[in-house]
Amino acid sequence: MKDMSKLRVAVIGAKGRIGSEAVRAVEAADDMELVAALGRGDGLETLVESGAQVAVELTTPSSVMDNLDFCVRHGIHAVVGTTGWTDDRLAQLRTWLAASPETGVLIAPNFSIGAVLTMKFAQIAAPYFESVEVVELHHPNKADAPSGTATRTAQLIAAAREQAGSAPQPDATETALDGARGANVDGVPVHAVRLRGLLAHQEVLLGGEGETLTVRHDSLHHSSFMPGILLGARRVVSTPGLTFGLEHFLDLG
Ligand SMILES: NC(=O)C1=CN([C@@H]2O[C@H](COP(=O)(O)OP(=O)(O)OC[C@H]3O[C@@H](n4cnc5c(N)ncnc54)[C@H](OP(=O)(O)O)[C@@H]3O)[C@@H](O)[C@H]2O)C=CC1
Ligand SMILES: O=C(O)C1=N[C@H](C(=O)O)C[C@H](O)C1
Repeated sequence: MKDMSKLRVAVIGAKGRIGSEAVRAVEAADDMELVAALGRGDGLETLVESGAQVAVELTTPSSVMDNLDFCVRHGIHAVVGTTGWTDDRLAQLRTWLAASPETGVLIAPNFSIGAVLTMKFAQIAAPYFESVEVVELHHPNKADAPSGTATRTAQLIAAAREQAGSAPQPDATETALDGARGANVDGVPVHAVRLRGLLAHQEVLLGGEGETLTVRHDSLHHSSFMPGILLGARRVVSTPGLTFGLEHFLDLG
């Protein structure tokens, strides 16, 4: 029998690397009840039948939109860690949410506090340096590159520099092998390393006349993402609409 005093949480992608950790974290949380744990092929109707209030979505970019379409249509709030967010996808999600105005969705490019702070520090520092590049390093089983975190970090850096009226970055490169200068995200080079032994790491390298600053974050275990997921589940139920970035639930702006 369900304990109605607890937040009823489902995990979609429950057998994956982060999904399986999220299942354990929800089960261990005193104020939550895990009411469903869905893997590939499991019917989404289970979310409704189980009375889930929040779905934690940790699957793949090819699955996430269908899952969110279902959740929003059924008034189930969602906490999303899955990557692959484009402007088109966000616009589609906003349209769905407009038709279900009491439902909340949090998309967090990264749930770890250190990664959120890395993005914030990079945003603050970026206008003070001529050059900024992002290097993300991940386990070799990761499907997407660059990471959602690195993409978001580069977008925030670019926006901060544009707002400050920063000049374009100096770069005299005339010839380069494909990929040698990384991916160009809003004018910020982003480099992706895939290496056995790593989990999720990021460096923001900033350079000015005679000095450099490096902001580095390391997630050493999937447990680093769990406090953010639990916080997201607690807050999303009273935050209708789309929230992009865990920083908004940490009052970091
Ligand atoms: N925001 C954050 O802080 C973090 C985000 N991530 C992101 O989370 C996502 C998952 O990462 P990770 O756990 O490493 O990947 P995995 O491949 O280990 O896990 C994904 C899981 O989702 C399952 N799945 C796929 N489609 C569906 C579906 N329609 N319904 C139910 N389950 C489904 C997969 O099943 P099958 O194996 O059968 O394909 C797999 O078990 C990635 O986008 C990753 O970048 C990861 C860590 C932190
Ligand atoms: O796939 C991963 O592992 C991770 N994915 C997210 C991303 O792409 O930013 C978050 C974290 O880097 C781990």
